[in-house]
Amino acid sequence: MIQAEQFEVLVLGSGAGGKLIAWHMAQSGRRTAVVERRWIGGSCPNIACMPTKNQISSASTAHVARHGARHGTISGAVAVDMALVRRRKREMVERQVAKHLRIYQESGAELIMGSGRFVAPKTLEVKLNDGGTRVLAADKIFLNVGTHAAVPNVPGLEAARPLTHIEALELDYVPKHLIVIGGGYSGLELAQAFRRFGSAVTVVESGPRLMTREDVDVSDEIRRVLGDEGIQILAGAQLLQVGGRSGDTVTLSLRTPSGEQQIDGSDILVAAGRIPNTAGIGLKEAGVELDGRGYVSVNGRLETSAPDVWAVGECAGSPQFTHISEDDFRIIRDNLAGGHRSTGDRLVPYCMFTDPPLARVGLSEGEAKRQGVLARVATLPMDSVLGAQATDQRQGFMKVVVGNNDDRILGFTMIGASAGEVMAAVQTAMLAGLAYSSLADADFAHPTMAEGLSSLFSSVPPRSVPETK
Ligand SMILES: Cc1cc2nc3c(=O)[nH]c(=O)nc-3n(C[C@H](O)[C@H](O)[C@H](O)COP(=O)(O)OP(=O)(O)OC[C@H]3O[C@@H](n4cnc5c(N)ncnc54)[C@H](O)[C@@H]3O)c2cc1C
Ligand SMILES: NC(=O)c1ccc[n+]([C@@H]2O[C@H](COP(=O)([O-])OP(=O)(O)OC[C@H]3O[C@@H](n4cnc5c(N)ncnc54)[C@H](O)[C@@H]3O)[C@@H](O)[C@H]2O)c1
Repeated sequence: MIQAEQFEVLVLGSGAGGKLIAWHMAQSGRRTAVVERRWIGGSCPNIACMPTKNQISSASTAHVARHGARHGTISGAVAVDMALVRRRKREMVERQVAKHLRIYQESGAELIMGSGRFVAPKTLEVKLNDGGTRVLAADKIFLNVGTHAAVPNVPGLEAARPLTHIEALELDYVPKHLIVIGGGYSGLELAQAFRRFGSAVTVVESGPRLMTREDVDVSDEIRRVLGDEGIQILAGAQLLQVGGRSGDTVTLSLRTPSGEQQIDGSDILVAAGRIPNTAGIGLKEAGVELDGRGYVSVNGRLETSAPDVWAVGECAGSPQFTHISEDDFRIIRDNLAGGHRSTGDRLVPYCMFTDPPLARVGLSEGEAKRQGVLARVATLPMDSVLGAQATDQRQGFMKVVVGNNDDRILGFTMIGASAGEVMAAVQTAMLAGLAYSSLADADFAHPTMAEGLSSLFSSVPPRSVPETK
């Protein structure tokens, strides 16, 4: 075997957490290398968060243009040129990649473009993208290899060559009828975007409802919003068979609560969850154990079963968001500096960028019930928020879960305009440990969406007294 080049820090995969670890370690004077097989900066800027939001904003422009007359702006017929949509997205991605390359250079971390595989504990063999092999060893190893889209094992589906988010973001045409498999975050964001570009869209969800992690009222409202835009939703639908080829014509056979049915379409997008990129990279040889679903087993400090090997982001089973992968970095950084941080101690906020968006932090009503937490719940329709009335963005609602034994805010959910930003205000209050009454009495600027928080928190019911026997 080739003599290993010795580093102090090696990062496999340049995702959100991994690149921050690399830059931090290199800036602290440690000899650091990052091995990345394709995406400089990882999924977020190349094929996930940022390009989807870029295309969602293009789709929103098409939507506004089409409905301009409602606002008093009369324009001609609206046409969408997907080649231009794609060009705008590609330019954004190019700017992100250039920025990443600049930071790599400034930090002193070496970026090695190639596929890495462990050949011994803390030793990686890298097949370089431009030919040749390097063997690298390090004192500390960080895994940040991410996940890829799962293609459900359904007869004919793989042969139909369905789109994943990666190909969907590269289309230069508007699909005539896009069938989206999966009613979760990726599926719904892209379903609405393509509907607004001009596709007929059907969402096929195997679970009983969309966004099954959310409360039923939340799922129902999302379904109503998307349904009003003409998206067909088939929930509780079991995909039995697929015929044809995506990009041409496809036929899907489904078992739905109302019986078996066939749907014909032009393109298929799979958005049915993720599979960790942990197979075939020698983790066994490295002494790194996986859990039953193929994610790297880690403790709350993100330490793996192998000494001096950590895992961050999606491959470590962390909630699948960029800001969480980044927070994984902070936990490791602080613990290496003598801290005692754990992944169990953090709030996990998220925002699905449909229009209106869905944002949540902390417990939902259902989660509180399932965990046996005695809680009070208040709900406020967006229709009664003056900012929403003024701008006629009246869909959705806010919902808060407050502890019954104390006045702590346990969770907040919102579907509505600026939901992500309003959630951040509640999240800040939760981080500060404020009682809900502080927000009820807060004087929010009028007419912002956040102004609704005072009405929402003012309607939290009084504590209930547990029945005595
Ligand atoms: C369509 C879509 C939209 C999303 N939108 C959002 C959003 O709006 N907000 C949000 O917070 N999250 C969003 N997410 C989730 C978010 O993209 C991820 O959680 C985030 O990018 C963190 O990923 P990560 O750090 O785990 O790894 P990644 O960023 O996926 O990085 C892993 C890297 O490892 C590389 N790699 C894998 N194996 C090897 C190997 N053997 N050798 C070398 N390199 C390797 C891969 O090429 C990749 O670049 C979205 C996801 C998808 C799919
Ligand atoms: N705005 C954001 O933050 C954002 C956007 C996109 C993705 N993400 C992250 O990426 C992750 C992956 O996204 P995703 O949408 O692929 O996964 P997901 O887990 O959010 O949703 C997948 C959906 O597909 C359904 N499904 C699974 N198999 C199916 C089948 N055979 N037929 C029909 N439906 C099926 C599941 O029931 C589920 O509802 C998300 O969980 C999220 O953490 C975040």
